[in-house]
Amino acid sequence: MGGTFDPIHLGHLVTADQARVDVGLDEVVFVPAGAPWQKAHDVTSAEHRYLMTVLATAANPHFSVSRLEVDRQGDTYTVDTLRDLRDRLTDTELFFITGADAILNILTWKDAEEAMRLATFVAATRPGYDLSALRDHDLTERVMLLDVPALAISSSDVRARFAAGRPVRYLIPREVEEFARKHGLYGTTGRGLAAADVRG
Ligand SMILES: Nc1ncnc2c1ncn2[C@@H]1O[C@H](COP(=O)(O)OP(=O)(O)OP(=O)(O)O)[C@@H](O)[C@H]1O
Ligand SMILES: O=C(O)c1ccc[n+]([C@@H]2O[C@H](COP(=O)([O-])O)[C@@H](O)[C@H]2O)c1
Repeated sequence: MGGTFDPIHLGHLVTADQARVDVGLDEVVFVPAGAPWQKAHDVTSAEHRYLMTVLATAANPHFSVSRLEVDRQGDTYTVDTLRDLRDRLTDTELFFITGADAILNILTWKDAEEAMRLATFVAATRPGYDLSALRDHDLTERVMLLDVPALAISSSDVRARFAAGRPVRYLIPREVEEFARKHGLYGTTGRGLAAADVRG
C-alpha cells in the first residue's frame, strides 16, 4: 500500500487489513512515499513518516514497511517501485492498494499504463469520493474495487487537529500520537503528551 502517511491513520490501517482479507494477500507492505510530488502541502520528513508507519504496523504479523521510496532520491513514482519489486520478487503476484481519491488521479501518474501492467491496482472506497467515475476513464476493468468500512479520517484533518490542540485519539494509533508529540510534529510543542492526554 502506497501513501504519504503524514501521519498514518486508522483509515489506512483498516483499508490495508480489508484488502489483505478480501483479496487474499499474504502480506501488506506499506510504502511511505519519499517525495510525493503531487502533494500540495509541505510534507513531514520521510524518516519521521517512515517511523510512524513502523510504529503503527509493528504489532500486525501481516504488515511490514518498506524503505524503498524513502531511500530513493528525487520525486517518488510508483512505477519505479513496482519495477524494483517485480525484479526482486519474481514469483510474487503484486497488488497496489490505493484509496478512491488516488486511483481517480492515476492517469496523471508517471508511466501509469506500465504501472498498471506491473501490478493489479486495488481501489478502496473512501467517504467523499465516487469510484463510478472510473468508468469515464475505462478503468473499471483494470482496477479491483474494494469495499472498506467508511472512515472519514484524513491525514490533513489529523494535522489540523494537532495544530489546533483538538483530540486525535481514536483516529491514529496511540504510538503515532506520542511520536508526533515527542518530535514536535504538526505544530505540537515537542514536549510529549499534554497532561490531559496522560490522564486519559
Ligand atoms: N479514510 C480512508 N479510507 C480509505 N482510503 C484512504 C483513507 N485515507 C487515505 N486513504 C488512501 O490511502 C492512501 C494514502 O493516503 P495519504 O497518505 O495521502 O492519506 P490522506 O489521508 O489522503 O492524506 P491527506 O489528507 O494529507 O491528503 C491513498 O491511496 C488514499 O486514498
Ligand atoms: O507515480 C506517480 O506519479 C504517483 C503520483 C501520485 C501518487 N502516487 C502514489 O499514490 C499513493 C497515494 O498517494 P498520496 O499522495 O495520496 O499519498 C502513493 O504511493 C504515491 O506515491 C504516485
